[in-house]
Amino acid sequence: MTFLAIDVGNTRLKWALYDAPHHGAALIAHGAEFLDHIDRLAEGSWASLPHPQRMLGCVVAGDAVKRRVQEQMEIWDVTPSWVVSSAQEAGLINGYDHPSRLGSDRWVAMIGARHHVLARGPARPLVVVMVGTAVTVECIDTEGRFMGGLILPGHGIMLRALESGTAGLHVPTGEVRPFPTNTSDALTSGGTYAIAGAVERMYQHLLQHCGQEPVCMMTGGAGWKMAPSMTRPFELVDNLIFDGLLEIAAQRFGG
Ligand SMILES: Nc1ncnc2c1ncn2[C@@H]1O[C@H](COP(=O)(O)OP(=O)(O)O)[C@@H](O)[C@H]1O
Ligand SMILES: CC(C)(COP(=O)(O)O)[C@@H](O)C(=O)NCCC(=O)O
Ligand SMILES: [K+]
Repeated sequence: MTFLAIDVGNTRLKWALYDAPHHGAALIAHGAEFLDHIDRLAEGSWASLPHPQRMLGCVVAGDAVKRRVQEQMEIWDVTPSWVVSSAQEAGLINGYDHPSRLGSDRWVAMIGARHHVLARGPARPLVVVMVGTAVTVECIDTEGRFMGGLILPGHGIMLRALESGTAGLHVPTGEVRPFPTNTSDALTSGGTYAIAGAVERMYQHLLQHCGQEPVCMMTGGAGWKMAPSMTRPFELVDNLIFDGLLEIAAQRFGG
């Protein structure tokens, strides 16, 4: 039973086609498109795919984008199905004040991350960092309860905010340096260490709360840029959202 997983963020749509809706399924094909280009998926990279029989996705880019994606899916006879964050799913408990208001990408990535931890051994507390358009930092305790998380501007948004709010900060991208000595490096390092510092703070909160060293996982399109600048090692996982979607799909579609 072919299964299509879709993750629509505020910058790009990521998709992956598997030969079955559960972990261990073979990846048939995958891709990513900037949101400006998603209207060409049906005649582009989706045209030659085997038809997906089941689909599950998460979308945080708004209803108009969701409709555009569903239009592209009309080449197949598959019902679009989008995850909504709930109070409890796939072993995770949602501590958000209003569980359904939690970004579904955050919820699904946490489910994927928790699955990774449990697949390897005993349960541990978990910090999940997702570096996309925005950056999110989630804390999950040993029992699988999402305690809460941060939302920060991503690199691009931080730089654009500084550029538009000042007269003298229109400079090319710089390098991450411990002691930046030019404007480009100062901006790039500032953004990177703002994220690294916020993540460290959440790590400390969770360590203090649980009394056990948290597992640290990072994902998202810009994760590879952030990982070397963290204050402690973070495991870079390609796409926790697909892992989470596979986990939920296995339960929903009886994979
Ligand atoms: N090859 C790449 N293509 C697109 N974005 C990239 C690439 N490499 C790094 N990025 C960064 O990743 C971010 C997009 O990550 P992504 O996970 O797709 O975000 P979102 O889920 O919010 O759409 C961009 O802000 C960009 O800075
Ligand atoms: C925080 C986000 C903007 C992240 O989006 P992304 O960077 O993945 O495009 C998204 O998860 C969202 O819109 N969340 C809803 C609000 C919340 O989670 O509290
Ligand atoms: K995302």
